[in-house]
Amino acid sequence: MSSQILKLAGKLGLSPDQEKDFLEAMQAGNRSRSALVITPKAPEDYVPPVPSDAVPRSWSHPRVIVLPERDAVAKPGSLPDYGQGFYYPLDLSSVWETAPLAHLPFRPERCLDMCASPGGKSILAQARVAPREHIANEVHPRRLGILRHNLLRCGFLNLYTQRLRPDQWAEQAPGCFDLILADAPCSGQSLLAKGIPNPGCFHAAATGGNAKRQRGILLAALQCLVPGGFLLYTTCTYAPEENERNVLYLLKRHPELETVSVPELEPFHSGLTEEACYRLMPFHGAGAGGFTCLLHKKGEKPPLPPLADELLAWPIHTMNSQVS
Ligand SMILES: C[S@@+](CC[C@H](N)C(=O)[O-])C[C@H]1O[C@@H](n2cnc3c(N)ncnc32)[C@H](O)[C@@H]1O
Repeated sequence: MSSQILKLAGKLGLSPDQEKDFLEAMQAGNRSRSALVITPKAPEDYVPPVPSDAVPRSWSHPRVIVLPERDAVAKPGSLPDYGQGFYYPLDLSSVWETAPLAHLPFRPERCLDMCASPGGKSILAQARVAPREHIANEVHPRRLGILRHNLLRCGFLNLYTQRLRPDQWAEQAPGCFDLILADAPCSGQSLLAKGIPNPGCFHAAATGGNAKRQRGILLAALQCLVPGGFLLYTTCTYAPEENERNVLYLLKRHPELETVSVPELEPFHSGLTEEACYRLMPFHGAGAGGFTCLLHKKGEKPPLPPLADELLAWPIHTMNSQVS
């Protein structure tokens, strides 16, 4: 066990037993947990041809099917129904991370997924709150292609994609969104709990560099958010500087922000702050882990300003309807 993991474990606000469980999980490297989101392409009452685990999870969603723990047999990504786009497979952590969306007091008029590829959070947002207009943005050209392919395959034809940097969004669409998803690039420490090597992910240069980039993304996202709107901040890493500390940084700088409590996530409340910040750890049995916090920009929501036409230039429905 590396000394860096041991050092990190001591910084996460865990009890001694949890710390032991965390270290065990990191060593085992087998804590991914698959889930499927049933898509609009699926026939009515569709049941995927995989075993499912019916344990109730108050933070999940009826359109999500959870696979049994460490199921080595079901390979949902290799079945014909996957090609048909009837479901989108992802780690259960992503489902958990989007649970706060159940507490939005309105159906979003317009959603921006700032860091969208390969598409899991956008697909979950569609299932959970069905924003009327929804732009899935990805800065990386190759990843943008993957995102568009996934959205098309799964039948999310009502979405648009874009490839602007967060600062370009802030300049071109201030106050234009009432829901923003910032599933930010991070040091990805939870990959280790899945058994995927991620050299350097505990190094201060990696966590510090990511924290800085995340703050840039979050500050730009805030400029795009209308008063009364919501920003969901999520990562798949454990480092406090990329999670709670970024939230506290925003709250200090932006008194118009508040965190939103999510009662069904209380068992996951971060031990590092009183704010409504939640941590999924690899010993919780719901995937490799992650962080989630829903921020509300206080104020009465005015009508959203119109978006420039060029921001809506890439609707999914204009792509060829056949994707192999
Ligand atoms: C954690 S992944 C997003 C996963 C996606 N939300 C999902 O659920 O499938 C982060 C994404 O942010 C993109 N990214 C990298 N640097 C960025 C930046 N400076 N601003 C915005 N997005 C960035 C990456 O290319 C990557 O696709």
